[in-house]
Amino acid sequence: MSKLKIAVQKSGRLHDDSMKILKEVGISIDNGRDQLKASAKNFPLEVFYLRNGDIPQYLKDGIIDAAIIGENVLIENGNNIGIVEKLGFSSCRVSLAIPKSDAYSGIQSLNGKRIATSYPNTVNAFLAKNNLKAQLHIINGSVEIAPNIGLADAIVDIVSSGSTLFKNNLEEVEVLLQSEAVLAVSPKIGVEEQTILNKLQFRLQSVLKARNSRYVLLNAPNEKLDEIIRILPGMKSPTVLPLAKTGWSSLHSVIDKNDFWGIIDALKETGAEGILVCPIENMVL
Ligand SMILES: Nc1ncnc2c1ncn2[C@@H]1O[C@H](COP(=O)(O)OP(=O)(O)OP(=O)(O)O)[C@@H](O)[C@H]1O
Ligand SMILES: O=P(O)(O)OC[C@H]1O[C@H](OP(=O)(O)OP(=O)(O)O)[C@H](O)[C@@H]1O
Ligand SMILES: [Mg+2]
Repeated sequence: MSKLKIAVQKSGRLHDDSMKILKEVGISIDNGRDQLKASAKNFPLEVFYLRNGDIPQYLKDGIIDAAIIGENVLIENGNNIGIVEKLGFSSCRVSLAIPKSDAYSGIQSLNGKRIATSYPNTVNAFLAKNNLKAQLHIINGSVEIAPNIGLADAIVDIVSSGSTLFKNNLEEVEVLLQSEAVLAVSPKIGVEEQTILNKLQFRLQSVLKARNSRYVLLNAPNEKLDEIIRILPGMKSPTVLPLAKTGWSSLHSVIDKNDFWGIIDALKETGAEGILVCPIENMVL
């Protein structure tokens, strides 16, 4: 029987959350840290632990069928590699930064400058789009040090909290792209492997939807139910159950996590009481 060959970063920023999401979709993997390959016990899946930067080539060549990888790495190296699902972790951006002490007067001021980066294709695409010419210094790490040691006038690197830029007296002046971890697919994936990937994607969607949702329970006087149902639309519509106390009902619904506080404020104003908000493990729609 076929197995889906999926790559996960061996160690680094993506590793733990990648393993966590596979576990949450019910896939159990014997994860010996030193192993470079492991099989799932209860799903037709083989996991390959690889360097994030090497994964696009493996996908292109069809050595692996799918991967959990930073979107920024795919954009840098991965022509022709499709994204199946955005996974909502390892969010960051690839940005251009200059020394804080330098005045920035817009993109044109980058013309002719020296830019240090680990993402030359991304930088070249940005320069071409803006009709700019600059001299690239390609380095593999510690990019933020480059201006301080006189290697470059600017850098392009990953920014998340901004603390690395801050510590190196740099200021973010242009965002080239936004990134998060994604499930990517090889252009050479076989038919049977694609069927397994579809199953995996379905499970991932259920988990991601659940992560972004909350289950709300509350008590309300019956005369307020219509108003509350307008605030809490639910998946189809809210569940309404009578309470032992006459004239009162219990109402259950699912809300988007991002709307949470706005909805709670609106509910309180209607006279809703005993509002409980619970996480959801899985949502099969
Ligand atoms: N500070 C950060 N905050 C959030 N996400 C990040 C951050 N730094 C990197 N990432 C994301 O995690 C991915 C992996 O980063 P990490 O530094 O672990 O590996 P790497 O050194 O780029 O790759 P490799 O596995 O090839 O050694 C990056 O491609 C990016 O998508
Ligand atoms: O904006 P921040 O939250 O400070 O994050 C950005 C930093 O994180 C990454 O480095 P990482 O810590 O992964 O080290 P690495 O360069 O060795 O990969 C990235 O290369 C930046 O240096
Ligand atoms: Mg890093």
